[in-house]
Amino acid sequence: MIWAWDLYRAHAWGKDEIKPVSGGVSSFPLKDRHLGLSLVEALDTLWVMGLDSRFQDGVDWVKANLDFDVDGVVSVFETSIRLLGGLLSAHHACGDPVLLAKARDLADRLLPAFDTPTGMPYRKINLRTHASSEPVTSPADIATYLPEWEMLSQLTGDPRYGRAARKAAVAIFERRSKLDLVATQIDVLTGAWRDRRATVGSYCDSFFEYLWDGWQLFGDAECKRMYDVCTAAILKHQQVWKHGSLWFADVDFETGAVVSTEQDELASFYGGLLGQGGALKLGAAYTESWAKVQGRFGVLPEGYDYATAKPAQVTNALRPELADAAFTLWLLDRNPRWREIGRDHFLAMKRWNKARFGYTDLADVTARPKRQADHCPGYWWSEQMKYYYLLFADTPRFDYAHNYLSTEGNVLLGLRRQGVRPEQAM
Ligand SMILES: O=C1NC[C@H](CO)[C@@H](O)[C@@H]1O
Ligand SMILES: [Ca+2]
Repeated sequence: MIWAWDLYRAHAWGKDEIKPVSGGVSSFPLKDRHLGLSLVEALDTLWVMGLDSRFQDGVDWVKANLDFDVDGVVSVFETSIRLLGGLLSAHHACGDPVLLAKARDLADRLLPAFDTPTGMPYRKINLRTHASSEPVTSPADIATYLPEWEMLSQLTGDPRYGRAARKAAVAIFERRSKLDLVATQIDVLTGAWRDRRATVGSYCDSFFEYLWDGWQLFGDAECKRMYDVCTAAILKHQQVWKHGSLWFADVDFETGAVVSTEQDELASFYGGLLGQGGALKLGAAYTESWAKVQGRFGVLPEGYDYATAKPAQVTNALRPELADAAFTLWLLDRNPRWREIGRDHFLAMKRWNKARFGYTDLADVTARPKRQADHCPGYWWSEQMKYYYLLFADTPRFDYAHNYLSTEGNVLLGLRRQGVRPEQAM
């Protein structure tokens, strides 16, 4: 982390993303404007590692430079989980009120997107004008807010944020099918579904995750009930066992007919969520299914077809989900198997994704040798590097018994502000 951070400091300071092969930069979520995305995403990771001078260097940059008053359009979901979440976790680490003020300023720029007849937000918004766009969007884009936004409401005393986030999640749940399934696209103005595919992967994944999290973080029993209803339907209609491995088929949300055997890598987080929600055996089995795929290809392809046992997409986007599931399961039962999976994920990353200026996506995991792309996504700084570290470091800075990490790996509960020797980290 020190090596990658110092290269970012030298070549991409204050930019959204470093290009690890060429040493260039890329912007996200704005087009051609930078908000210091990787820096904000890295802050709580630096802190848990005891990299205090680097943490402070990043906080100082945020306080002096981060300004969301930009006439530019962003994804409400991506901006919330990455930048709002990153500011809240950094605030949780050090308590600096400027970080909370910037988090609130950002939420005030995203909140107008929720002003729709259904309470479900548009997919995009202009940070300065609040002009909202793209009313056809997904359950994940609509309902991945409650932990960050209710936490912001509690920290500021302003209930608007948590209220909007919860209303959006309920609005999706209330439009589930007779089979208690949801699909991937819905019109937030009319409430009409625009698609029929039910999946535990991208577009729906964190909708389920944040229903559970509303219960885990705030004791919201209604969230738990909604989670239980959705999970029972998934286990009933999407559960598939193939050659002894557990998969979750994509199905038609009204008939339950299988529509695809392709799994996107993002679905591999789901074993951790199943474990948290009380289905530990199934969660472990699903995580093992993905660990086998990692063992076959070295790193996980972006898509895998369990029917053909072949990659559905040969790229690798330096994603954290399998490490996320391993860390989540390890927090639940301390089974050393999960550390093995985390270790394999880490060693594979070091072997295949390491480039001159940092860690990069891959263009083809099946090529010999694997072909690198040239992009380091912001989530890498917030997620897998933190999961690997916490899996093995047993740091006094983290409460391993009572904690909460968001879908972007932001620690919103469980950081302990007690010293460890600074610069002590991997
Ligand atoms: O929930 C998420 N989905 C996609 C990214 C990681 O693959 C990341 O932004 C986050 O974990
Ligand atoms: Ca996630």
